[in-house]
Amino acid sequence: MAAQAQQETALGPVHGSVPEKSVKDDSVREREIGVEQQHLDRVYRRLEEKIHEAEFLMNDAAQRGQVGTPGALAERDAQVFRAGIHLNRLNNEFEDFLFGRIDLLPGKDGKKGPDGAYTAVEPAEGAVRADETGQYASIAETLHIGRIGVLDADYAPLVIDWRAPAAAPFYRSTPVDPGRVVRRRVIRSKGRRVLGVEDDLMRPELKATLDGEALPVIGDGALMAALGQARSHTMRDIVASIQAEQDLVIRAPAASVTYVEGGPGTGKTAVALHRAAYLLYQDRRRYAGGILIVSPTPLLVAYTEGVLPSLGEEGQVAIRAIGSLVDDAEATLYDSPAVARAKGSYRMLKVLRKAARGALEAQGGSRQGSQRSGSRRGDRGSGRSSAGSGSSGEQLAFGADTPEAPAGPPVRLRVVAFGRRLELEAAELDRVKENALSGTAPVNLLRPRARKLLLDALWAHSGAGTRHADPELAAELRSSFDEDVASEDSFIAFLDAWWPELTPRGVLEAMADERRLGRWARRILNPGEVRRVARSLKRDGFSVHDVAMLDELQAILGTPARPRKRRDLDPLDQLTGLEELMPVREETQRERAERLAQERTEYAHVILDEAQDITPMQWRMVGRRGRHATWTVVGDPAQSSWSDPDEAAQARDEALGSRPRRRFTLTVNYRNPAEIAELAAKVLALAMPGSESPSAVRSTGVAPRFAVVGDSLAQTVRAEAAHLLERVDGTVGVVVAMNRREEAARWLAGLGDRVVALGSLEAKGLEYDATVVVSPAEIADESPAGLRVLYVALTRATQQLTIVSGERDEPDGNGVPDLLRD
Ligand SMILES: Nc1ncnc2c1ncn2[C@@H]1O[C@H](COP(=O)(O)OP(=O)(O)OP(=O)(O)O)[C@@H](O)[C@H]1O
Repeated sequence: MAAQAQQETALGPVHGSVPEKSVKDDSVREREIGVEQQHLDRVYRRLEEKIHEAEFLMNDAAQRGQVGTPGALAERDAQVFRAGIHLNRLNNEFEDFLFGRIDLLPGKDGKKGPDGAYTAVEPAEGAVRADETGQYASIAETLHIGRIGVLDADYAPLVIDWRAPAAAPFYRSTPVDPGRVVRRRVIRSKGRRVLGVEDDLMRPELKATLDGEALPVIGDGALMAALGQARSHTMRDIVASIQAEQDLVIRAPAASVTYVEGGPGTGKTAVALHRAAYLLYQDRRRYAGGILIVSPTPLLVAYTEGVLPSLGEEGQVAIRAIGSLVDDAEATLYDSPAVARAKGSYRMLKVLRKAARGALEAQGGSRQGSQRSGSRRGDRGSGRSSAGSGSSGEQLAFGADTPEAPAGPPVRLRVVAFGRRLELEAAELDRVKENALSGTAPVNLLRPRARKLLLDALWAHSGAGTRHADPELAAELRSSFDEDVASEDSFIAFLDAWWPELTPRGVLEAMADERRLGRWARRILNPGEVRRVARSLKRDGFSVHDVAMLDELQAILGTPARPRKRRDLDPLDQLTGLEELMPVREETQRERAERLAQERTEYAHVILDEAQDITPMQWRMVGRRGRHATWTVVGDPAQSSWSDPDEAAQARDEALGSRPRRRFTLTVNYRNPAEIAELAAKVLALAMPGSESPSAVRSTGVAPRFAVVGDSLAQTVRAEAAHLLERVDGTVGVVVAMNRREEAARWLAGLGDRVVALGSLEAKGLEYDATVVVSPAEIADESPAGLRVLYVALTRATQQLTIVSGERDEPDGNGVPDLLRD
């Protein structure tokens, strides 16, 4: 395992061994730090010059703005935009933005790329000379790598952007396949000060010289230093230590679907985030259409959302939890496994299609959304309530003639036309409705058809159709009949009540009625499922599965076109017409980017993290946002909490269509030490016999600890968490079965904010310095996918793991629970 990892982890040897030839002399280290300090000073001087340039541009642009001609205004906008971006980035990048260096042999060809660096990846013939004492070479080019590229005044590269092609060898080169790289250096800096350097030698056999002097090698490798650091509540970028197999994914061409699999801790999430930054760098124009990153939980969104800004990317990328993809419908509730299974599966699609049509009957008499307001704020696209004219309260007068009648659609339509009272009774109204619903358009878009059919029926009742033999006169009479009736208040109010514009929320509320749901789900869900789903829909709030149902309903119902609201205008601008030229004058570039991201419903690229958990209904929801997109799909089947992987695979294939897929597998676990990975592998063998665990890149020598519940579960867990807090500098996560989340938070009260309690499903994607996993048996028994969920729980720690077992876990004399024994 170690040997394999040694080859694959390009940035350093595994298990903390010291690279051959590493220099131990502190004076050489200080000298090398000084060399990098000089370079950083040069870079800062250049950056300051550029900031002055940007400020000058801004001032100049502001002055041009005063001229006021349309051309000057447009030019000003463009200049402010460019200078604003420039300044913003420069200010942001000042922290720790120079992090790498490579020393290269001369290349095969002498061409320079746009960043001023030579493009050759392979060494030139004769770059390495040999005699009887060994191999020799001189360094021909040194490149510094950072978060952004900086050229000096003569367009020579001072820093290469980490995403530029010239930077790729920094990540790709390995001792097995070094290319032109002789030495790779990771530079640690803070602000303007270089703090340290760590070198890896890619050609240890070579005696290389730089400017006539031997090339020194400093330190123990950068990867180990990065992995050993304490964890906080936010993820760090890995830009200084991306590994070769990860770099292949990050820089994969975005032509179609990039499919990435890998076990826990292999860097899938980190890679996905760096890929977003890479794609934007590589083709900003194409990705102006936005990149959507879908994460499984809000906790993971909060954990990861600092990474992109640290890479200099904001605005174009939206990171959303799967339960927050529908505006104003944030998921806050969890469904039981049985309810989740029913709501997430394809079967629910059939139920929703029936409900959307059936809900017309159910909702005719009640204002939609009125029963479960509270946390359910206005639904996008709901537009009007059931009776936009404000007469919905009267609608019963069209039918049962009594305001106390039970809610339902009006059962009678009365209008006066050509001086006659015309009436349609319930049976006829039902026929008209059925006829209208036989159209294939979304229900809300069938309303004009229903209106037309109602007018046809009333026209037939009026008998006026026989009044004129002349077709032209007959047509004229009919059109004046339609106009008269359709403008009558009673007709308008009737139509609003009888064929209200349905909202996704309204339909979901209608489904909370068990009898109705039973009708719509006949032969699709079993009675137990109907009861449980209906009950779950009565709660105040949404689950992640409800959100996917809302999104599906929005597609099934359709949104009728309505006039676009004009943004609030400055009255003066309206007078001068300047509004046309400066529509977003008061918005900063960032606000503008955020607003555009908010308004976006489709994206140019979709990155789906933890894809193994996406249900068929969720695949449909995400798929709608990336119909024309390229995709990066990241997941690990062994960590799937969804019980029917085949159905999910079908949904995935439908969402991704026939786009070609490029597959990558990540094989090295950077999170867990070998001691924890070995224990987790036992559960993997039970959950998915035959599948392979990723190899752990390091070992700590600390074995997992097994504790058995003493007087009370609460006391034992609290004591174990406190014990771990003393042993690690960073965070401690206590993972319990979902139904224990609230009590677990109480057990830990007062222990401080380094420790958190999590339900098993919430732990997905997160990591802590140490974890306490409470009752493996409880977690495994929670759902049909429980063993895989337990596997997730066991793989969250970067340093130490404690397992607490109760009776149900059947611990042996050493406290090892049944599920974790050999
Ligand atoms: N090249 C690297 N250099 C430094 N740290 C790395 C590297 N690759 C991954 N890591 C670290 O390893 C940890 C695991 O990464 P990440 O969360 O992206 O893995 P994952 O594959 O998404 O895991 P899971 O499937 O369990 O959610 C993180 O702390 C990440 O920063």
